[in-house]
Amino acid sequence: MLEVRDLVVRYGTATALDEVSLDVGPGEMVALVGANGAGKSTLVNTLSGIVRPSAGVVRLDGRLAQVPEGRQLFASLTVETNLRLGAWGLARARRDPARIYALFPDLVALRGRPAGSLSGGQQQMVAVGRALMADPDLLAVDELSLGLAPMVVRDLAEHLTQLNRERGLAVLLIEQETTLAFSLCSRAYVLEAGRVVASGPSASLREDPAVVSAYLGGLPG
Ligand SMILES: Nc1ncnc2c1ncn2[C@@H]1O[C@H](COP(=O)(O)OP(=O)(O)OP(=O)(O)O)[C@@H](O)[C@H]1O
Repeated sequence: MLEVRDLVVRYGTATALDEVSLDVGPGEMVALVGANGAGKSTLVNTLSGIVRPSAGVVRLDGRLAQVPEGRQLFASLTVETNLRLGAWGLARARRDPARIYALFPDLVALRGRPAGSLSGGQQQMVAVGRALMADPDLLAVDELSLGLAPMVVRDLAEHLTQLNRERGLAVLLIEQETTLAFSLCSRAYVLEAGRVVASGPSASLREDPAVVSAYLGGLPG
């Protein structure tokens, strides 16, 4: 579904991604973990075409939608308008957000509210809903958990797992919360200073001493 080969991204003289390769298969949930500045957002932004690589190849078979870091909602526009913007350019019949309200019933009562007036968790729900409006085959979620209470994160994570299980949605989860990423995704890549330093089944990475000491607070997950 997604094949990234030897991707190199430079900002001026700084190298943000250095020959990064990764794959996401159809219906797979894959995590990309790493500390601040490791290059995670650069990778997602390259997939969606916001950032241009200096070298390497991105092959995507299907439609990609992105939940950007920090949600990037239009704060003064309503929840409903934000959702509709996710289907911008699609056929009229696909622009009805009813399917998103079915998935996130909490949003029904909020549909007329400016997105900027919602809580962080509600805003993240809108951001996920807006991305789903594009009917993606692959959803790239940049920092699902950022700034949210654990209970809210669990709820959002459950929605993603359900979409994956029931509709075969492939997910690339970009996360600093390594424990969360490993528990949701069967496979993961660890990015450090623009390079993939470890990858494989999450169950194996949880036992890898280097990963445990750097990303799991020294405790096996
Ligand atoms: N527009 C830019 N111009 C110059 N350097 C940039 C730009 N965007 C990112 N960088 C640099 O590229 C490197 C990777 O940044 P990136 O935002 O991809 O990391 P990240 O893993 O997503 O970090 P975070 O978790 O903090 O968002 C960092 O050193 C960052 O300072």
